[in-house]
Amino acid sequence: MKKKISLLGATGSIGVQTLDILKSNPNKFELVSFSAGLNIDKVREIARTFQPSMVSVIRQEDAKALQSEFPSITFVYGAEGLKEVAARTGADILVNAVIGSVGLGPTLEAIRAGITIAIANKETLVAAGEIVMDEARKFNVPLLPVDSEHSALFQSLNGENPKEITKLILTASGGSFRNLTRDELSNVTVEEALAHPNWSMGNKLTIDSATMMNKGLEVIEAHHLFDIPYEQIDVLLHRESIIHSMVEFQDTSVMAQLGSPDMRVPIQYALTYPHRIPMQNAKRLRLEEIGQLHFEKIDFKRFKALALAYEAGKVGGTMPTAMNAANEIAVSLFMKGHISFLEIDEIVERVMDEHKTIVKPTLEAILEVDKNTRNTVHAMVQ
Ligand SMILES: NC(=O)C1=CN([C@@H]2O[C@H](COP(=O)(O)OP(=O)(O)OC[C@H]3O[C@@H](n4cnc5c(N)ncnc54)[C@H](OP(=O)(O)O)[C@@H]3O)[C@@H](O)[C@H]2O)C=CC1
Ligand SMILES: CC(=O)[C@@H](O)[C@H](O)COP(=O)(O)O
Ligand SMILES: [Mn+2]
Repeated sequence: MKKKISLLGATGSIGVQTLDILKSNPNKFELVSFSAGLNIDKVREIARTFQPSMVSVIRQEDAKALQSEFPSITFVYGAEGLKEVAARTGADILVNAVIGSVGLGPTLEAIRAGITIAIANKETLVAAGEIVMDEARKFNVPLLPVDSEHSALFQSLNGENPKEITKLILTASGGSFRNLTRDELSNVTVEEALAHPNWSMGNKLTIDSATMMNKGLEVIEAHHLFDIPYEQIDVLLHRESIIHSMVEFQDTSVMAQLGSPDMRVPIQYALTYPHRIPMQNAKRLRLEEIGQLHFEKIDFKRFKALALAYEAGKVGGTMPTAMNAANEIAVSLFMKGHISFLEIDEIVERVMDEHKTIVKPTLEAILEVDKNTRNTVHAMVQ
């Protein structure tokens, strides 16, 4: 039986690599539906290749135009379109590879429809981790990590007793500016920030990696996925991105998952779990060619965004929601040239200082905080 896959964010970095896996394994997977944003040429190409039953795009006018070109496919749009694709196309697995907290609504819809989630979209877990995990437990739906660090933790925890964990250790590359001091960051450009040393990823994530907010989001993601207190989650600077993360146990043993940096590996593992299948055109890890691996303690003053994320996670409630929304808007303003690189952290810190946390928020409260924070940041920068 082929697994039926629904894919949110098909035109993005994770989306394209997911499609690559599906194309390489036509007897194992079938793409039943997908979503995209504004890249309509790519939507046409994917629709032609995979012939899904439903496609969602952001704009109504794009859905209308595509509908006349592809009469056998149903085109939907906007926030409702994402939910339709995620939960109402008979998928076995939803790969959520959309960027930002826009992924929250469709994730909850899919969980309530009993669909297994392969989650790349970390902002959803940061914005509403408790609600998402509570719903997943209630509907007995697995959330399989796609993020490389969380896949590594998941693989390192295989067969282990979670009660025997003493630490999760997330590795961090340090991003594009890891060789610069904080003072040297004042005039860095968008182009420089987008040059990640190890991974080719979407723009927002590459900027998050440069501020190290990405690792902060990942600490919160790990807290929710593995139900581990923040005090037991560490970050270690590891320039090579070969060890994707580690788990330390009470007997002092450390389990790690290693591999050449290639996101298709964790994506495919989530799709085939608990099995492993061959990976086409992948570079096998040859440690003798690498020679040395490096590890350094994190300087939280240098990587301030990571300190802010730990703080937001520990406060909990709507604080991570506000932090995430502030970061999403600040990163987009940096990419448009409206603010400097260092202002990203400054904006996030200001939003957190001013945020009045709701301790046990409803979904509606989270959506309200998300929306209001975005407006606040836009107003701050005008
Ligand atoms: N890239 C990577 O290697 C990794 C990514 N992740 C996580 O996976 C997620 C996706 O990242 P990545 O693939 O890099 O991102 P990209 O920016 O490359 O892709 C984002 C996707 O989301 C779509 N999209 C953007 N905005 C909206 C919106 N408002 N409504 C609907 N669709 C939208 C885009 O559509 P379009 O382009 O058509 O406009 C695109 O398909 C993120 O949460 C990221 O943190 C985690 C680990 C690794
Ligand atoms: C590939 C992946 O999972 C990214 O989220 C990665 O974590 C980025 O690397 P750094 O954030 O460590 O630079
Ligand atoms: Mn990651």
